[in-house]
Amino acid sequence: MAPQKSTSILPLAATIPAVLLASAWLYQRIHQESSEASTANNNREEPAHDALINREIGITSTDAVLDRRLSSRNTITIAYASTTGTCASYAAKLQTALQELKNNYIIQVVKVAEVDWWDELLNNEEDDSTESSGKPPILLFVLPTWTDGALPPESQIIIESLKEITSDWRVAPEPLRGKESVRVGAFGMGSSAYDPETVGKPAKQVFSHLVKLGARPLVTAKSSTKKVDGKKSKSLMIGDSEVGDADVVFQKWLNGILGALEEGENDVIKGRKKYGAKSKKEDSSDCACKESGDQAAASVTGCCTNKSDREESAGCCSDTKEKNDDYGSSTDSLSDEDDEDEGSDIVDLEDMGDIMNEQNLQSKSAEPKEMVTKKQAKALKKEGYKLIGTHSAVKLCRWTKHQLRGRGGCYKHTHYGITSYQCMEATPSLACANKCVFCWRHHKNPVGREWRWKTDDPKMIVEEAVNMHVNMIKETKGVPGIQMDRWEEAHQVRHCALSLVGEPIMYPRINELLVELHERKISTFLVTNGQHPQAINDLIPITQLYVSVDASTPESLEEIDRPLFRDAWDRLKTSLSCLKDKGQRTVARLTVVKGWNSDEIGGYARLIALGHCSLVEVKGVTFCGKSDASNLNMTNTPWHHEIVEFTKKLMEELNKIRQAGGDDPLPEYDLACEHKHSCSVLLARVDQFAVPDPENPAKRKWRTWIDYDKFQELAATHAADPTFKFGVTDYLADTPDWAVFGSNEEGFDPTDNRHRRKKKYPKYTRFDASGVPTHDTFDEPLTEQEINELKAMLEKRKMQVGDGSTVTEFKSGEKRIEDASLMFRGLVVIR
Ligand SMILES: Cc1cc2nc3c(=O)[nH]c(=O)nc-3n(C[C@H](O)[C@H](O)[C@H](O)COP(=O)(O)O)c2cc1C
Ligand code: SF4
Repeated sequence: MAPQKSTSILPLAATIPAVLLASAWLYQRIHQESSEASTANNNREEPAHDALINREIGITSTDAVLDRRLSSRNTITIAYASTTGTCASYAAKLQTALQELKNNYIIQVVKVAEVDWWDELLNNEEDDSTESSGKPPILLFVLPTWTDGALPPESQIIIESLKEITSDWRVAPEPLRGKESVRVGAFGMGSSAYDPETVGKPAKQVFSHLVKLGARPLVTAKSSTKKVDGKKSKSLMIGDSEVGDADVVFQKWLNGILGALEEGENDVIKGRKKYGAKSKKEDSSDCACKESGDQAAASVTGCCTNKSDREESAGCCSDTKEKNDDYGSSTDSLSDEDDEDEGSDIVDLEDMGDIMNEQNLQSKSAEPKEMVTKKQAKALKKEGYKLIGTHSAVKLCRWTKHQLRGRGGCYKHTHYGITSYQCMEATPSLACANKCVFCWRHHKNPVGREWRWKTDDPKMIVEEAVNMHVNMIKETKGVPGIQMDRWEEAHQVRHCALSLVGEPIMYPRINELLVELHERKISTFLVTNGQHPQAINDLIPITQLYVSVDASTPESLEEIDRPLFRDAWDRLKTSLSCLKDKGQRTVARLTVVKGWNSDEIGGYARLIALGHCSLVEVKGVTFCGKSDASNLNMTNTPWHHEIVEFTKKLMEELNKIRQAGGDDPLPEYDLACEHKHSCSVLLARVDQFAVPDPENPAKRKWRTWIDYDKFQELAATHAADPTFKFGVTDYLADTPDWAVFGSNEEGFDPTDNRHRRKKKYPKYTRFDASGVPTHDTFDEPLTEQEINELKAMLEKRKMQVGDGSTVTEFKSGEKRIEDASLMFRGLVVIR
């Protein structure tokens, strides 16, 4: 894992060009001179300010760099936020006190704004560089309270991340509990002079979210023996500068922390004496605490930490008495802390023991859980998904409507001859094993390495999917421009794209589902992210099998797909190699995100060569146009000519590999089709898809289209007799001239009406000095009411992110600019 970069606030003028190229996290991108000047000035002062604070308070790690994962054993991480230096100073005192303890913990200090909390808390596979056994990680927070009970704007990211993680239905319950049992403590600072209701609110929020996620309060009833003023210490304590008790409360809190660490040391020693020093492997396979019931020793020594087996760990190390003691001893009153969550996100710690008991009971019960809860289902339905059973969904693709209106089909129409208005987009698994930066359902679909949910019947899924899809078609009847002959035909689904969202191949009964589709004479295009090679091997013949290739190096795969599997790169390579033996049409699908994965073209060629894929689809990433909801910005969206250039270079690289020869030489690839409208170019294997043009034998004629009836015939024969084999060349059809690369039509079917875009217009063309739009796309002045509404949105955003501009750089190099005054400028209407 790459070390955390130290940048907290960058001089904007110096960083903007690099940011624009490199970041998929940019919220806003267009800057006017006035705002640039002022924000640059704001930001230039910050590093000096930070350095000053660090020097004055004596934080030894002036960079505040995360050297180790938060989840590394034997590691104490002090995470702090500070604007006027108070909390930074307490963080420094804490650091010194812990260092003086000399208890072999590695102590690191970091600003909360610099941590990618999603990654650090959830992607908590052990860092190769860290110990495989030892004391559980400790996370200590020192956090101030700022306006309205929030953290300073640049640090508010932690609250947002924790809220998202806690409420994200993709995240398994108590993710922090499984492996390392992270211990947590928090000291909050505030002043009741501002608002007594808000004092220490951020610290309380962070603490209670982490406990809800499975972290354990560090100070237990047992360890809280050090007393100040006759009161016990707790894991979470709050100082109030108005009352003037901050130093005393901090000291009390610190004593509790130190007491807990000493207690932990004793437990480790006790544990070692009792069970002898064990290797990690022995610990997990022969669980000492199971035999002895000594939960504390077990959790301290790292026993029961098999993350991939939550049930086992929950069942084994889930001593509720210890948990309840922990929570009982660590809570101040948290009842009124999270008004905006309407009580749904935050659970009082008093209730936490009960909840965890419930969760443990759930995870122990024989019946697997449903993937989608009622609440999540409601949220998904709101976004247009039609949910089927407990883990599947369909959604009407925009190209379906597009072609129903005679405005052209999608690139699959151009490249392979599907009828877009008879194509159903579906998934039998909303879950996947990635968290891709360009995922348009980002943060919503569940994650998991393997299937761990209730499994619905494939017949039911297909039947429901088709019914729901047809109902959605029916609803388009009133849409202006719908061609009624096409609308009638659209009631007959002929194609299914299993690529909506999630990982279809994870569904344990995927083959039965595919058979069901074939029996209905529906062609099958399935897209996998290449994390389940065995499932690829086991897959029955389908019309076209895709593996997404989002990166050409292990490092960029880590950054772009953010996979759950530690061996994701090897899994991808194995998956691609599996394609070689599939027999039917296979596709390597490259989604180009400018500035993220558009380099290293040779690496892509080497990956494609592993599978001798029949086709290579290169497509520019799509930007949905909503800057706040998407991880991507227009800057990351390549133009068609850039995709063409990329594909040509890729072809050159493939040809180099071919020319190098070898035992199993790579076949020749050539540019076959393009669909300009969706920025897509197709490379096809010449040996499989090209024949000499009968009219001009010196020229190639492409056959990338599919004879769907023939495919269904072949699939049915195979279903009746699995020894019957068929291959790519058995169900080819001629590619029409308009679909061929370089045609005048640019891949647009001439039977449809082309609505040409003259250019991409910004949604707003003029803005006032504060960043509020004043003129629309067509340079027409906005009404006063419209301007006022936009002004109110801007004010709201300012309340959230502050007045100035901050650039936060995450470990992966992603950067995020937050500047309320720029919120409308990245908006672009694509027509
Ligand atoms: C502009 C400003 C707003 C504040 N708002 C609050 C508040 O809403 N609630 C609160 O309890 N304390 C509030 N405080 C008090 C701070 O939490 C307190 O001064 C704290 O020690 C600041 O820590 P820091 O200097 O490390 O950032 C505010 C302080 C300032 C300067
Ligand atoms: S694999 Fe697909 S569903 Fe999963 S995160 Fe990536 S884009 Fe989203």
